Amino acid sequence: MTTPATTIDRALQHVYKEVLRRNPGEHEFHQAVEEVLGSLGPVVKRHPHYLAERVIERLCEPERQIIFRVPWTDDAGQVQINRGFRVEYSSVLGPYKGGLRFHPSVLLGTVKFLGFEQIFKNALTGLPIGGGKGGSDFDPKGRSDAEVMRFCQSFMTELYRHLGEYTDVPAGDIGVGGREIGYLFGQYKRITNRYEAGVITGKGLAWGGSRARTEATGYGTVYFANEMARHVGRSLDGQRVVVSGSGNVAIYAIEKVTEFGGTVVAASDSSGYVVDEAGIDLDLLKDLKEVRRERISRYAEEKGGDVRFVEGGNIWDVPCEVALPCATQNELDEEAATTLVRNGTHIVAEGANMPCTPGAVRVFQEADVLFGPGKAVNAGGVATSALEMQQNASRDSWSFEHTDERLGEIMRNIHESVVTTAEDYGRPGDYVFGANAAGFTAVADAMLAMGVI
Ligand SMILES: NC(=O)C1=CN([C@@H]2O[C@H](COP(=O)(O)OP(=O)(O)OC[C@H]3O[C@@H](n4cnc5c(N)ncnc54)[C@H](O)[C@@H]3O)[C@@H](O)[C@H]2O)C=CC1
Ligand SMILES: O=C(O)CCC(=O)C(=O)O
Repeated sequence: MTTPATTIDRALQHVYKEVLRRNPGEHEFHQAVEEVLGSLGPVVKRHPHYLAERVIERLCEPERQIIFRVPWTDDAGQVQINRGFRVEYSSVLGPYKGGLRFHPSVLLGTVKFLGFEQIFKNALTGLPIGGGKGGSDFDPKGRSDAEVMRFCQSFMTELYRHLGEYTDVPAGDIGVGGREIGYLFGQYKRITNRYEAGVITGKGLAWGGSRARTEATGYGTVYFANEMARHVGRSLDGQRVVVSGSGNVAIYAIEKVTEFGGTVVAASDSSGYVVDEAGIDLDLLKDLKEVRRERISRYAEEKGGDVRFVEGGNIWDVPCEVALPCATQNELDEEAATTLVRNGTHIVAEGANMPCTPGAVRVFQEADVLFGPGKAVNAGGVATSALEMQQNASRDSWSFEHTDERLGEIMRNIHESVVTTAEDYGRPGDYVFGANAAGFTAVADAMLAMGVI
């Protein structure tokens, strides 16, 4: 007997209302949950036991949420207090896995939205990793290395007791790169007296890191976008591309687009964007952002000529055929999406987590723009973290070529799984539905197999 659609819709609406009631004010978390629930109607119709066993409600509640005080001393000798978070969301497919974000905007709801997304993303990789996320409202911008180190040491002094290579394995995200991972791992090692390399990923190559992890999210984003193009008989070669952000994901997305023959004409940071019609000069951008930690306006100052910096403004005003939002959540709204559609954009692939608002996604889908959601598109980063864990477990170190090849294969497999799931449900080309349905089904089946947990 099948469950009528209206009963299912009502049940899903009830789940969502409960999420709103139990998590007041956590708007980003609400948004992420609503987006996934919006795809689950047909899945539940086909598998009514997911409703009966209350799998969806269970998934809307993290397994564990940790909030802690992070006191540290700044260079002036003043005591500073930040708040630390780790949301251990789901461990049915493997140890909790997901990055740490250090940014002043981080609240519990931010970490919950990221952790929720991470469950399904990690499931899509097909690798044995559960979902989690963490972070702090600490702002590394303008802080000395010594201050960042003291903060990281204090953060890890509390968090270490929850971590372990079989328990919970953090990595980087906004504001957390190689420098922070080094300080965090150093403190973990010091407290535990164990060289447990697999407890954190994104490590330096000399101390247990994986080749291609730095590049993986950006490269993976472009591998996925390339598959989207190929699927409709197109290619990235010769395309005019805009990439927002200029951090880890953006930089390596720009690098790979260029290798595929596209031209990235604009990049941004939170102060504004630059337009360089000749194509973003990656050596300069890497030096500015990875070494000198400068604002993006310096790019225009140092390049000169026709390169322009637009303070504030909206990078999505720059016409492009392919748009890769790689900065932060809700950076591309309905109005920006309408501008992109008007300017002839035909592929949008989310390198960041949830960068497009629901209104923007609707605009793209109604205009038949190919739209790839972050949980599929940017999964290459966490997938390569899982490859780093494999190398740590086997005391091995793979070549760049081998790791990059595995990354490419994983991204092609995710694309295939998303596309075939969407087709199987009669929704060809709907990447949002395909990613949610495929990711959810993998997690839900594992939960059911393990009983009421
Ligand atoms: N690093 C990773 O492996 C992964 C990162 N992501 C997501 O990718 C996005 C970017 O992360 P990362 O590159 O790692 O961080 P990052 O800290 O290296 O770079 C973030 C970039 O976004 C810019 N940015 C932040 N807020 C902005 C705003 N309001 N407007 C314009 N630009 C803004 C920053 O200036 C910076 O250039 C985030 O959504 C993150 O969750 C997703 C998967 C994996
Ligand atoms: O590499 C990881 O474990 C986490 C990456 C991440 O935070 C993400 O996929 O959003």
